[in-house]
Amino acid sequence: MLARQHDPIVAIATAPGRGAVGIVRASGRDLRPLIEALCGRTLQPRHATYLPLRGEDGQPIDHGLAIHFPAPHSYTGEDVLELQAHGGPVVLQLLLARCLAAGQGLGLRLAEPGEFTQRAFLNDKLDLAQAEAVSDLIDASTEAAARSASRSLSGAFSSEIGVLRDRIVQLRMLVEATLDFPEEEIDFLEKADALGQLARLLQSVDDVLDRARQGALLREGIRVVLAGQPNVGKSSLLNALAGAELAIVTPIPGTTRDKVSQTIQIEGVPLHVIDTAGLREATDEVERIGIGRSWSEIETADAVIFLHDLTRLGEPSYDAGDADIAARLAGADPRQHARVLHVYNKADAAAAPVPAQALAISASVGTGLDALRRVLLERAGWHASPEGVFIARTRHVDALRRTREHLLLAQAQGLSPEPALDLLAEELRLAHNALGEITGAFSADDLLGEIFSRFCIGK
Ligand SMILES: Nc1nc2c(c(=O)[nH]1)N(C=O)[C@@H](CNc1ccc(C(=O)N[C@@H](CCC(=O)O)C(=O)O)cc1)CN2
Ligand SMILES: Nc1nc2c(ncn2[C@@H]2O[C@H](COP(=O)(O)OP(=O)(O)OP(=O)(O)O)[C@@H](O)[C@H]2O)c(=O)[nH]1
Ligand SMILES: [K+]
Repeated sequence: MLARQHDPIVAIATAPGRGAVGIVRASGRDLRPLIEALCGRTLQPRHATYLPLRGEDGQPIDHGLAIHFPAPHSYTGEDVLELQAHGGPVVLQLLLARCLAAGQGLGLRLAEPGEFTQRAFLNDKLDLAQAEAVSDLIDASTEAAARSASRSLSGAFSSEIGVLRDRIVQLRMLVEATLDFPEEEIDFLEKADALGQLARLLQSVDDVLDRARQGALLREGIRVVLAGQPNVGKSSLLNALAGAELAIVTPIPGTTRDKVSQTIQIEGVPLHVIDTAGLREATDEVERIGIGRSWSEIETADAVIFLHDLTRLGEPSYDAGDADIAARLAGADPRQHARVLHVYNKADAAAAPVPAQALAISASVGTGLDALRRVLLERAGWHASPEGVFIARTRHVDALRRTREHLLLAQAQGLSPEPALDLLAEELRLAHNALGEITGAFSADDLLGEIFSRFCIGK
């Protein structure tokens, strides 16, 4: 994609389907010939001009607005032309075809997904973290996610990264200057309190890393699987959490055969909740396949709610069923223990006392659900208030983690009895590079290609 980054491009910028208004947008180094061909005139910069919008045959297909954003004062940093028409799919397709025909001599082509935003990045209108936030804003599934994406888009995350980078650069200069004047080595570093600076820098990296983790949680959410024996109330719990009758609830054990999933939000954090077939030794072929799927969902989940039926605790066959599941959960993955949350359902109808410290709920009456939501958020690792969070991706968390590791190695070198300053300098350089990946200061073309190709068309 990078090879063709100078062609003029065009796309329908608005969502497919009917809309009150629809926009065809073009970007290129010099769109004046295209504007002349399409509009038969020049356009006053950044001014909405009402005019006939014509089809390929030159006949008007609509009357709408045309806006020219001359380079570099546009979204992409290039010349941008917008044609704003009535938002019918046919009108927009005809306008698009007309643009492509009129721009043929200029090499105008259809834009690839994310290409407008990629140009904004290449022309320094946005850094990489901001460009990603554009896509995260469009894809946000909760208000909190949208707000934090907007904060990242306006540069809040990037400027925090910028502050960290400046501090690393300062340290690098100090250490590298010392390398050039070996006789003054340790003395020089001591006077500048290099190790003190490094320790404080590490604290700041930890803080940003923690907030980036929260941001990634807001963006990606977590997968929560409801698991347990048949008839314990898994589907009822999904419905209660979602506030809708999504999964079929019957007194017949083995009702749910295939998974049913729904994204709900708790304090703005998206939770992808998955109801699965009840776990038991099934003889029915369809049910067995469903149970196989339940286990594969359980193995890949971030959290598992292991649901128990309080009205049946103590029944030997029921207890044996729970013990089988518990054994398989523990065997599947030693970390299971941390992921599995035991929840006791049907508290409304239970005669026996609830086990100590257990989460007791009634999915059908709706009691205990607030406590369950709180525990789920805590298990997800959410401890922020959404106001301070900027949207982040696993990619950012990973780069921050590597930055931290290199800084720790630099610190260990600095604290050793005979510090090798060249190794310390090298770790600082690697930390600097890892951090630079976030805003795109050091990013490979294939990474850029991958990030932008996941955008929607026209963005
Ligand atoms: N009609 C329309 N609405 C839109 C967009 C668009 O491209 N077209 N956007 C696209 O995604 C977003 C807005 N983003 C934009 C960002 C910068 C500039 C721009 O003209 N920047 C100039 C001037 C800045 C200024 O005057 O302060 C610049 O950066 O130099 C325009 C839109 C959302 N709404
Ligand atoms: N008293 C009471 N009954 C409940 C509660 N939750 C679910 N039930 C009943 O338990 C039965 C089974 O509920 P489901 O939600 O279908 O159970 P499930 O675990 O999805 O069942 P399978 O599809 O067999 O795996 C239904 O008759 C529900 O009405 C509860 O909190 N209290
Ligand atoms: K069910």
